[in-house]
Amino acid sequence: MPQCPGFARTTLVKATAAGWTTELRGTAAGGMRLYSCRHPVVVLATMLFTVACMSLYAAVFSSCVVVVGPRSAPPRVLLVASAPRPSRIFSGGIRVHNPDPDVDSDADDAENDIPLAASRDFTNFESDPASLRRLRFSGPDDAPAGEGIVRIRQNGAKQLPQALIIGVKKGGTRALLEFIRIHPDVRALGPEPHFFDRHYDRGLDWYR
Ligand SMILES: Nc1ncnc2c1ncn2[C@@H]1O[C@H](COP(=O)(O)OS(=O)(=O)O)[C@@H](OP(=O)(O)O)[C@H]1O
Repeated sequence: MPQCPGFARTTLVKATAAGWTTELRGTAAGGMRLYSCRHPVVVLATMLFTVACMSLYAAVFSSCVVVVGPRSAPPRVLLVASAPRPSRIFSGGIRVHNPDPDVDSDADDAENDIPLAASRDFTNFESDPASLRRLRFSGPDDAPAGEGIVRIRQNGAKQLPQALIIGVKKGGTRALLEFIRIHPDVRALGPEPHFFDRHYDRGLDWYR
């Protein structure tokens, strides 16, 4: 296997004490030849690339990610909290209330109501009375144990959530959701929809 150009007579960097070495193997530009590079810079770049890949993997598959953004803007990552170990992805949707009365009026069609869990009052938080008037209680059919269910009217158009909480089992996603839910302008699902891990085939129309 040929050495990388310019690195043929460079010092090898080996972590032999740990019983491993780091190599970068890739295709040359325009060709299919493999190179074995052990230049310190290449080794460092390889390690950084590996860490970046692992971080990306963790962010996607084994962490709790909150993505929040206004409706008109693409989602932004606000918080990434790693969890103990990857096991199960929990996904929950949060709809951020639009205070514009022209967009979200009380004349909404009841067919567009979505089930939502009642906010837990962790801190004696006094919700905005105007927001509370928007709530209409219904039965505790598919609510988690101990939670009341409210239905909050949506405007006519089905919407995707503006924020997602994704995390592994026992990653603390429920606690995070409950704290975010305290805000009167946040509408959050009660039961976990499991769209991405169980119901993805049903499509976005089901998810909305
Ligand atoms: N802030 C904070 N710090 C440390 N630990 C916390 C925190 N918030 C929640 N928790 C613990 O997270 C566990 C619940 O995680 P989840 O909500 O993801 O559970 S679940 O997988 O959806 O059932 C659950 O752990 P267990 O009590 O061991 O079950 C919670 O106690």
